[in-house]
Amino acid sequence: TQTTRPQRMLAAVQKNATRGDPRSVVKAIDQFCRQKEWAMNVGDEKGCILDSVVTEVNPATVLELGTYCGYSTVRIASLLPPDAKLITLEFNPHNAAIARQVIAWAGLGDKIQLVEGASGDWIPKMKEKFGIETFDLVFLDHWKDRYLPDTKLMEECGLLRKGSILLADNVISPGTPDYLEYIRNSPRYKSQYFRSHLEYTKAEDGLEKSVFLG
Ligand SMILES: CCNc1ncnc2c1ncn2[C@@H]1O[C@H](/C=C/CNC(=O)c2cc(-c3ccc(F)cc3)cc(O)c2O)[C@@H](O)[C@H]1O
Ligand SMILES: [Mg+2]
Repeated sequence: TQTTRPQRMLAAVQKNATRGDPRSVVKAIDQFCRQKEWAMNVGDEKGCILDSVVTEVNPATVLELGTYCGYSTVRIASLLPPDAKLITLEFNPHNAAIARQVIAWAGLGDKIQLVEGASGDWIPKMKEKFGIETFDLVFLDHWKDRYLPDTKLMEECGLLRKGSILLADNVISPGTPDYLEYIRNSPRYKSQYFRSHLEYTKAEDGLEKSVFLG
């Protein structure tokens, strides 16, 4: 029977990466996507920008919207301080199942909480279910038309504090026009565009980093 792309990506991790070595998992996925099949991971070029933001923020609490196969989840978690917590939301059960195995292979299960469900349902429950007050860093990489509504929802739920950082993938390709318009014109955010390329291609894409001003 036909395998899925996430299944083939996981097989590449299990074949080429070292158990317990997150960077080898990241490398194995990037190699798979460059040599075998393109997939919508943030990738190695934008991944370096992601790494620098994570290192600079040094967050105690991180929320990721859209786990997919766990590439950016592993990439972020590998840079977190010891007691930090990363919560990642994924509503496709098949993708969640693959991501759990990628995260396990990287040995990062104790830093990452993968929640199977939709961001709209779970953002309002973050405080009661996970004892989260506010997030220091949010990585947005799910459906592009959900970045804006979910950002407004996080504001309404009081999950952002003065200094919280939002980092959004794909603001050029596929693009998130309504989110960019909002975040760049809102007096409550200070934004910065990091120009890069769409993962594994020469097309333009970039990350938008926004600081919530409270
Ligand atoms: C309903 C909204 N809430 C959600 N809550 C939880 N998980 C969600 C949600 N949305 C989507 N997801 C999950 O996130 C993932 C979706 C990511 C969407 N990403 C993209 O479409 C994307 C697409 C491209 C792209 C760019 C150029 C192309 F020509 C083709 C594709 C590049 C990227 O980097 C991308 O991130 C899936 O695993 C999906 O199940
Ligand atoms: Mg993306």
